[in-house]
Amino acid sequence: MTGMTGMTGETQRASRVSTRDVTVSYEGTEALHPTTIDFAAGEVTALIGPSGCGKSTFLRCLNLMNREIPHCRIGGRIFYHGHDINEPGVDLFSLRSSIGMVFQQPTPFHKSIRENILFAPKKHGRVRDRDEADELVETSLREAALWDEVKDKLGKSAWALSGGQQQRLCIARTLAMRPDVILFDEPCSALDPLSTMSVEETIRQIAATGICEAIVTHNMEQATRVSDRTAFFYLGELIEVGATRQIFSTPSDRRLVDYLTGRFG
Ligand SMILES: Nc1ncnc2c1ncn2[C@@H]1O[C@H](COP(=O)(O)OP(=O)(O)OP(=O)(O)O)[C@@H](O)[C@H]1O
Repeated sequence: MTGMTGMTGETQRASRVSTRDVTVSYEGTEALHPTTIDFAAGEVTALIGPSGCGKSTFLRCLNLMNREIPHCRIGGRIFYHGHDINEPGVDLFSLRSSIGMVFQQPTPFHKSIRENILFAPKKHGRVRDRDEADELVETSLREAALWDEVKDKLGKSAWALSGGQQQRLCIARTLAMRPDVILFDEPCSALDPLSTMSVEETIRQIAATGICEAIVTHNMEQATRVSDRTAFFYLGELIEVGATRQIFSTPSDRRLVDYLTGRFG
């Protein structure tokens, strides 16, 4: 990747993504205070905390999505494979194919299921012929646990799928770019419980392949079901991070205890 500063140091080498004192300001007001955290391969990290605490703001830093927002400034260092991506000259097109993102509302294109999967790989020149395209479509849909449901209607509109299927299609579309990090911003908040369950299972299966994942969620049960690690944010500050089991069974910080016991939400 172009224009990235190399970084030595054990933690950065072991982590797929690391942040060091990352801050985000909107129009000069700091919404995210210095945040330092590591994300490892094959792990799911849940980002939790009350509304407006900066979870999505932080998540969007990890593939520099905030750069699209006018008057938004990202400070600090964000290491991806040990290279600082938070500097000018980084190729965002290429970065976002390696660090994919899945949003709250399923956002399939108004195209067929097959074309949804192939859209970005074609744009990046990664599909050479029909056989490669067929294989990529099948593999991506299988990895997102959607193949069996759609294999006989790949030419049909993605908009004809259920909400849960659309979200898994969006995950498949992301996987088609062969990312090694996927960011999920409340991916189940628009889904019913059964669809939620299948998306959660998909997230776990993806982690088992070695992909590093981070998920913003308001749903505490979801955090305990899908994540290995949990990070708690409050008023723009990362308060506590640790193994999910430990965070939910023996939280240290009083604000986290109050949040988990429903004193505020
Ligand atoms: N585009 C923006 N312009 C200005 N301020 C913003 C913008 N996006 C977020 N903020 C502010 O940054 C702070 C953190 O917001 P953010 O959406 O990251 O929180 P959150 O924890 O994800 O909230 P929620 O759970 O409600 O989605 C809030 O004060 C919010 O108003």
